Amino acid sequence: MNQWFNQFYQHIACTDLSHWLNTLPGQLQHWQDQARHGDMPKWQKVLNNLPELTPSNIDVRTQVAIGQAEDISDGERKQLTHLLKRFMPWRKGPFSLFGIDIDTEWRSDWKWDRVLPHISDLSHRKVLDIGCGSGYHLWRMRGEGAELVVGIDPSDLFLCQFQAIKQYHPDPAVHLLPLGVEQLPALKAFDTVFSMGVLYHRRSPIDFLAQLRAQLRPGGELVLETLVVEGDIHTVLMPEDRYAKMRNVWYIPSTDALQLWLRRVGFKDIRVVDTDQTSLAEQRRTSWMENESLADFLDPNDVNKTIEGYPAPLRAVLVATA
Ligand SMILES: Nc1ncnc2c1ncn2[C@@H]1O[C@H](C[S@+](CC[C@H]([NH3+])C(=O)[O-])CC(=O)[O-])[C@@H](O)[C@H]1O
Repeated sequence: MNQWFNQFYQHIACTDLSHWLNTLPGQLQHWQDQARHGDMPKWQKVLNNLPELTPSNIDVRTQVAIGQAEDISDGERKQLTHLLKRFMPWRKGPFSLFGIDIDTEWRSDWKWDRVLPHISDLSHRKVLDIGCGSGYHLWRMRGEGAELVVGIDPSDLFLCQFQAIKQYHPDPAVHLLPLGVEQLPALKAFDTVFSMGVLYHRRSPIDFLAQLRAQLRPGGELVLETLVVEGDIHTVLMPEDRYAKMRNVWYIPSTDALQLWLRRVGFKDIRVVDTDQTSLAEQRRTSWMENESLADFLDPNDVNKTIEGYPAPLRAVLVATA
């Protein structure tokens, strides 16, 4: 684990992110100390056992595909498939690794297709993805030419899934750090900050938006994706308890209310560039994620309602300038 992070420290040492080194090594050391007690030692062994294989080709621009089926033997395919399955449930993807299709719960590529046409060209930009999951979008951001891609996500399993992919494509410009957004100092250095699928999990959404802004250089771009509801500037849904069986959902604003929140924390040039109701084809149970999925979270008699009777998941993408 040390080598994952040391590579990152070296990468940022001579950049305008160098002041992050005042807090980051201590936080990651603390994470490592905690991780000794959970599932991490078991997953670390799986990572260590991944076979050494060399991909003949890599595509992170149109998909995340590393290597082809012909690069490896049948025995290696069986071994790799078996080890990758140890990291189930695979939620965000899909990934293709030496012809093994990791068919994840989410078609994160569809989200990317909705976002990409509306954002500034990522070439030569430093980008941060807050709540990046397994890092699927990190690879696609790099595929668009970003100079440095940093993801943060507090889930140890997602970190391991990311490292499994990175083992076969050790791009030194793509990093995932096991941090929560609340652990970030005001870095004020990223050209683009993404946060997709996180706002509704935050108890203090206004503070969250201010934290996102604090990571951007002046004039930098925020790309925010979150659940929204139909309604006017005064409409915000707070579920009584669960929303689509999720326990940790707090605020689901209308796009008008969300734009007001963004204005209040100082964002400018705010645009709603996409809204889309999540389909049963985009989020579903697969052989790589065998738990309940969207079909189980919706009213069996009305797919426009959650099982609790709230409006079914509608997601918006907003772009704004710091
Ligand atoms: N405090 C926190 N700080 C940062 N991340 C957090 C925090 N708490 C939870 N997360 C992370 O936020 C991600 C949300 S999922 C979106 C993934 C991707 N962006 C996607 O758009 O597909 C959507 C969903 O689960 O509803 C998870 O990976 C959490 O671990």
